[in-house]
Amino acid sequence: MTSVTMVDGYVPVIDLSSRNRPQGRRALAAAIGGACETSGFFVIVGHGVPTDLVGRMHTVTDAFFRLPEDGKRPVAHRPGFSGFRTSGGTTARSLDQRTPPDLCESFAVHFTGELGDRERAALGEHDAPWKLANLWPEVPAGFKATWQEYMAVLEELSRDLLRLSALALGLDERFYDAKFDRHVSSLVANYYYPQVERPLPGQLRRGAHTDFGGLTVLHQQDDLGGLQVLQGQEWRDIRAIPGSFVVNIGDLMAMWTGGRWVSTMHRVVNPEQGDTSSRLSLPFFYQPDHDALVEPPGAAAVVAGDWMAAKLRKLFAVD
Ligand SMILES: O=C(O)CCC(=O)C(=O)O
Ligand SMILES: [Fe+2]
Repeated sequence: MTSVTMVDGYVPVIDLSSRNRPQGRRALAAAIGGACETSGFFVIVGHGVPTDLVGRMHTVTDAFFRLPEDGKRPVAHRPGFSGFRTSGGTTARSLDQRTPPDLCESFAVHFTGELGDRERAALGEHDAPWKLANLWPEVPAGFKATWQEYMAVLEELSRDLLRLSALALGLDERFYDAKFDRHVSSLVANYYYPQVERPLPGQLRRGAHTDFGGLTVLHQQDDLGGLQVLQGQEWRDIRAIPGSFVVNIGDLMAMWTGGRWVSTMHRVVNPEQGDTSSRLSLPFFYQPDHDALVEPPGAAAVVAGDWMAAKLRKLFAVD
């Protein structure tokens, strides 16, 4: 058997470089299945995403967040549009908890955000983020082209990760293809700005939450820790291995497997007091078609868009 798991454990490191060989795919599916039954988290290397593209993504995105406030205002989130937010609210809100806002700015675009107004309006009856139009900053130059190049590469990688997931679950390898052929995925940048003031009690860079959708493929800035995943009662660091991505499944995917796979709580903790470094992370949220029917074994079917919209309403609820 081809060896694909480089580091075993709660969050294993899996080398995807054999993903184009049949024997390699079977071994990879087994490794992914094992991780998703245990923590729902794994780290990937050997994924084929060009290092240079990831570097350019970080450069343009970091430059955007470092603009003065009025430089970011033209793309500020407003009715009908996604874009820049000074705080994504409190992630913990999605769990019905009330804590101070996350110490984070964000910028988001959706795959569907490039469609025409009428096509977007037809994406279900919900007031949901995939119905918003994208806004793109003009500064720094090359921002939109770089993001679009990255989105296309991450889309291909995520599709393949779901094919390996289907194999792991004993399904036809293409089972999820038809459920994601008009996917409503988003690419988000989280900018955890320098902490010059002491956070309030209970205030984190990103509060504890589970991701709600299909699959998350996250790039975190090298060498800067902060991301933690819950194991039992203990928070475990997920260190940023250079050149790696962190992959985890969301609640919808866990439900889809009838609970065989798990969606696990994670958070981003504050740096030590006096450490004023910023941190950038780029989660790609791979989400099914808004009208995909999710039929968990032994449970009632749900429409993916209904389910995701309900969760998002909580996340962005205003007091
Ligand atoms: O910044 C990170 O490392 C994690 C962010 C996260 O969990 C999210 O955006 O859902
Ligand atoms: Fe998350």
